[in-house]
Amino acid sequence: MTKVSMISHALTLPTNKNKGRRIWSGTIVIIVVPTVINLIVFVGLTIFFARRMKSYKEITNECSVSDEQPMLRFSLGMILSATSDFSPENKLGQGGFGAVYKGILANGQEIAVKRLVSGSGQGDTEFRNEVSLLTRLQHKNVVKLLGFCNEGDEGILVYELVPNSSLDHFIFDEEKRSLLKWDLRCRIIEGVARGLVYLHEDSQLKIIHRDLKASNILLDAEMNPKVADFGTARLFDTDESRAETKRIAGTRGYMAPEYLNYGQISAKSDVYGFGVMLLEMISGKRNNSFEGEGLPAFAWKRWVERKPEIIIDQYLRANPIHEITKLIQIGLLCVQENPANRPTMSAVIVWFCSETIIIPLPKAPAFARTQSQSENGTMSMSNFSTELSSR
Ligand SMILES: Nc1ncnc2c1ncn2[C@@H]1O[C@H](COP(=O)(O)OP(=O)(O)OP(=O)(O)O)[C@@H](O)[C@H]1O
Repeated sequence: MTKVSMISHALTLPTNKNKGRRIWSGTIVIIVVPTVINLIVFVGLTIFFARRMKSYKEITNECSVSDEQPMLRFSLGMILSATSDFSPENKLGQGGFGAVYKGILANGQEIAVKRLVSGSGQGDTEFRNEVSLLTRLQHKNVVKLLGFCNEGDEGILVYELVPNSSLDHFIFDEEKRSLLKWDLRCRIIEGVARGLVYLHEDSQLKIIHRDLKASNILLDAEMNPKVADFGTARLFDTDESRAETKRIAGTRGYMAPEYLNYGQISAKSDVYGFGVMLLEMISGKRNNSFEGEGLPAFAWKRWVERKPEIIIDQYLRANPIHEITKLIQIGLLCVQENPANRPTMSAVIVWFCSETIIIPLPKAPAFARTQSQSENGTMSMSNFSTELSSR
């Protein structure tokens, strides 16, 4: 054996000492190294996710998901910073339950913040009711609720910002109304109807709005309507179509007679409010500008006299009269006195969209008929009187 081969042999031949070292190094390789690597990976991932969570919180401006419900709770600090401390310049409007402010979150998202006044009558339960209802709703014609804040004495609802304000700012404004061409008015009316079909029939919850009116219809950048303000919305069971309510909430003039007089609420009371709004869209006039009788009664009289053109807004007169008359007819069907005679909102959509379907003739609306009159309005117009004069 050469010297070289002897050395190499000595290197390859395991001695007892070498054997022990190899077992140890094997153990280190098999057990310790992976454990250390796992530890490093674990610590690395923990740091990574902790950082991600922190930056997520920063992005969402410290919004946190409530334990009870899947909704976002906004801190008062971020509401103040979004609205520049509820600065008057950011005020969008004032409703019965409080002022609404425009705001911008740190991530650039525009919001509308409804700051509820204490003593508005909207207690804790109602507040949570509105929030929990709305956060579940998702429809292009329904305003999206993003979250809420109930820190300290504050009760705040945070909505998506709908940039073109509400329908009343257009339809009751002499100049802006001229911008609402016939096609656009039809699109708005149809969108509102679709939003209501969703609320009444298609959402997981069945919701009656209870305060439908032009100021509760918001318009987005493309003038698509979104039904807003569910402060008075309540859940109702499928078989509870005529639930008695403990508290009347709504706006006089848009409230169905059975709701106003007996507190009876149903989807048909929203249909009534929709009918009033539809007639306002055609006449360009507020319901309460018809002294003593209200728009439904006024429109009904003109309908029975076969002079529907008197109802029509001057800016619409160049449009096909049969199309406008059809919508007046639908409006009058919606404001009929007997809720059972009023259509559902899905029937309204069918009538809107069909050119051939035969639409029934309306019967007298609420507040337009004296006892001596027949429901179908066949008697002399001179007998019309007003039962509700304060609208
Ligand atoms: N999400 C929103 N985006 C943009 N503007 C809004 C939004 N919500 C409300 N507004 C504006 O704030 C105004 C006040 O709204 P609010 O719903 O509080 O009251 P209202 O409907 O006018 O009256 P009421 O409380 O009697 O129903 C609206 O007319 C509208 O112009």
